Amino acid sequence: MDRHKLAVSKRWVIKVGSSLVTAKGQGLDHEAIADWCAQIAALRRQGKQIVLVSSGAVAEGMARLGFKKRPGTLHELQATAAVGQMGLVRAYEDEFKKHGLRAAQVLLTHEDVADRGRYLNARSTFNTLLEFGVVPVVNENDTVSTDEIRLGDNDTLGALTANLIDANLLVILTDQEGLFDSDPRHNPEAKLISEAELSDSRLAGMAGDSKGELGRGGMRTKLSAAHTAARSGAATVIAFGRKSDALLRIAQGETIGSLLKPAQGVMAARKRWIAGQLQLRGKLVLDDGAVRVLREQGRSLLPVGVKRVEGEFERGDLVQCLDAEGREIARGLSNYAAAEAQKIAGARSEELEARLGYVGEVEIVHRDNLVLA
Ligand SMILES: Nc1ncnc2c1ncn2[C@@H]1O[C@H](COP(=O)(O)OP(=O)(O)O)[C@@H](O)[C@H]1O
Ligand SMILES: N[C@@H](CCC(=O)OP(=O)(O)O)C(=O)O
Repeated sequence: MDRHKLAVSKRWVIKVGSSLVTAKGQGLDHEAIADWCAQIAALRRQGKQIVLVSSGAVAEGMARLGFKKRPGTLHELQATAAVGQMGLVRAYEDEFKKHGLRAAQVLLTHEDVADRGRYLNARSTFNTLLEFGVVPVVNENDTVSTDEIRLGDNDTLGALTANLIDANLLVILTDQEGLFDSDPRHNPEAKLISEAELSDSRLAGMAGDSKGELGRGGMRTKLSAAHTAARSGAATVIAFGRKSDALLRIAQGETIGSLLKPAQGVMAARKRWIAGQLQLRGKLVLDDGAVRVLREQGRSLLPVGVKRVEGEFERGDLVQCLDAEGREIARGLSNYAAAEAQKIAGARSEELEARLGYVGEVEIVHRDNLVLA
């Protein structure tokens, strides 16, 4: 996948970070928002379908409520985001309107992508909005996202949205020219990586988690977002959002920012959904034979290969499959609740009925519901 191919690709998710969308803690930078909306309108005229993921609710809420510092408690943050989200969508609606475009507000929580029914529902809504020619403006539903289920940073949300709509490209606009070989905030000699394969293991060591005053994730979550986007085959460009015509230049195939290219094959939609889950409920420790057949033959996990069961989980919950040294081999949806899994761990298929007292499924995790690490 090269820059020119991406330039002409049809579906893009564009993420605008907290560090950009706000004018130095004084609420929203309306000029910058006007500029991105004008560029997005031009991209729409080129026939592209765009979903915009924008941060800024907390920052705008702080300005509206007169707070000098980011609130410390979760409920204060949630309330602040609720106030600020009004200003955020209003700013986008006003700007898109000037170009004859309609915008739509989409607020998502982790549960919306974790629950299969809600995930499919969100997907259809996005597709319908795009068919209507509307620009969806997405943010995390901060008001209802408690700490344990928060996505937290919008890089992750952007990547999951890219998976959801099968985007070709995820553009992450931020306050740096792209991914550098070390954090440019601390190292003035840092060099921009203008192109890399995501399979390159050196990348992880480059991205630090230091961030701007308002940013949540730093470069580390952007890199991890690029990996997530790659599951559905999307490439990621990380670029400086204040560079003039940044989006239009990407659409002309210009070399700006960092292009991170997916190396792996495209994961089936159902597996992508499994891999996007955040909440692991339990662990299955496998014997060496099971590790081998999972890895090398892509087979289902049978009870006979499970040595130990840990955690409290229900049928259908996400569990981690580990080798004897505790390394993750795969994760998948369990056909059995923890208590039943305990009963059948190590059992051969013909012993299952006697152990369970009923005829259960032969696989503890079926290969369609299993994603290798
Ligand atoms: N290798 C790196 N290259 C570029 N930026 C990096 C790197 N490592 C850490 N960073 C930091 O990541 C910050 C951007 O992340 P963040 O503040 O979360 O922005 P946003 O609000 O746009 O998501 C940069 O300002 C920079 O200090
Ligand atoms: N949902 C939050 C944004 C979370 C956040 O700051 O993300 P990021 O832009 O990735 O640093 C808000 O609108 O304030």
